[in-house]
Amino acid sequence: MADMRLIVAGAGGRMGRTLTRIISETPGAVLVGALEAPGSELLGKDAGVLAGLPANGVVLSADLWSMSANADGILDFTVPAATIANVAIAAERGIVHVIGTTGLSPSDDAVIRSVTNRAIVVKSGNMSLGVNLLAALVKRVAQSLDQSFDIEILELHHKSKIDAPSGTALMLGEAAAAGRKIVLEQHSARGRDGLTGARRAGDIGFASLRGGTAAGDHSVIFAGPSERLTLSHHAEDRALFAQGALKAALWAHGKKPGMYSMADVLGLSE
Ligand SMILES: NC(=O)C1=CN([C@@H]2O[C@H](COP(=O)(O)OP(=O)(O)OC[C@H]3O[C@@H](n4cnc5c(N)ncnc54)[C@H](OP(=O)(O)O)[C@@H]3O)[C@@H](O)[C@H]2O)C=CC1
Ligand SMILES: O=C(O)C1=N[C@H](C(=O)O)C[C@H](O)C1
Repeated sequence: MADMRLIVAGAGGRMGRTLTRIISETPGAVLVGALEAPGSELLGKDAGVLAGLPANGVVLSADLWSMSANADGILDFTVPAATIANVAIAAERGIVHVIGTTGLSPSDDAVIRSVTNRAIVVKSGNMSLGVNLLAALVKRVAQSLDQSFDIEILELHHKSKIDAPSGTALMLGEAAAAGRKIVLEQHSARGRDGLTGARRAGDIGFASLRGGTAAGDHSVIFAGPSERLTLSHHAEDRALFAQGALKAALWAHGKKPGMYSMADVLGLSE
């Protein structure tokens, strides 16, 4: 089978550069396009060189329509507005769209869902095996413990991260809510500050820390009357996410249009 031809969106970013390197190390995948924001000073630069590799001849461009004419998939770790613009083009081309971008709003999610009759989308707030297993465990524990256990989710990320809570924290919150059979939006406590009053029973709380170069730490704390259970994941290197994204793209190649999750890719779906 021919190599899967991939575009990296946000090729000048932290994840974009990592993806370029991981693609170069992965049999069965080849980089054919590198997308950057219109007006970026990186346009015209070589994606390999930006990733710390020898030049690979793929230069950064802002024209996804042209570069996707001969591509099978796009790995998208950018910003919500860019991802939403990319969704329409990926759907028009009928190619795989792996979406790692976080901070998407409910209306962004609705746009993505609206094209999944034509697009093959794999979307997850976290592409690692460990976090996806953690989500399954969180759901199971939330099912087993009653409301006398308060659920709090704590995340720590590098100082350049622009969205909070992290996509992973929200994904873990959804898993806890599913375990409790509640709707997260109706039972979510975010951004406590000042005279907040006592904790509302049944809420799922979120707290975000930012600093240094942390690739991503997440803990789900089940705080009960006289004991606490904490389930945690620590990412040591963002290559972990890039490897997961590439695995998702290779898995999705040739699948029917639809919306898939990392749990589907990893065989963890119920
Ligand atoms: N799901 C997962 O497993 C993971 C998800 N993420 C998520 O991925 C996203 C990116 O993270 P990270 O790489 O750290 O962030 P960066 O800011 O380092 O990279 C984002 C890149 O996207 C570029 N960009 C902005 N607008 C466009 C556009 N219109 N077209 C193409 N490129 C554009 C930015 O360019 P410029 O700087 O010029 O604006 C930048 O180079 C975040 O949402 C993060 O939360 C990160 C790791 C793992
Ligand atoms: O921005 C990051 O770096 C990360 N973002 C994702 C998130 O928002 O959860 C995944 C990972 O934690 C790293």
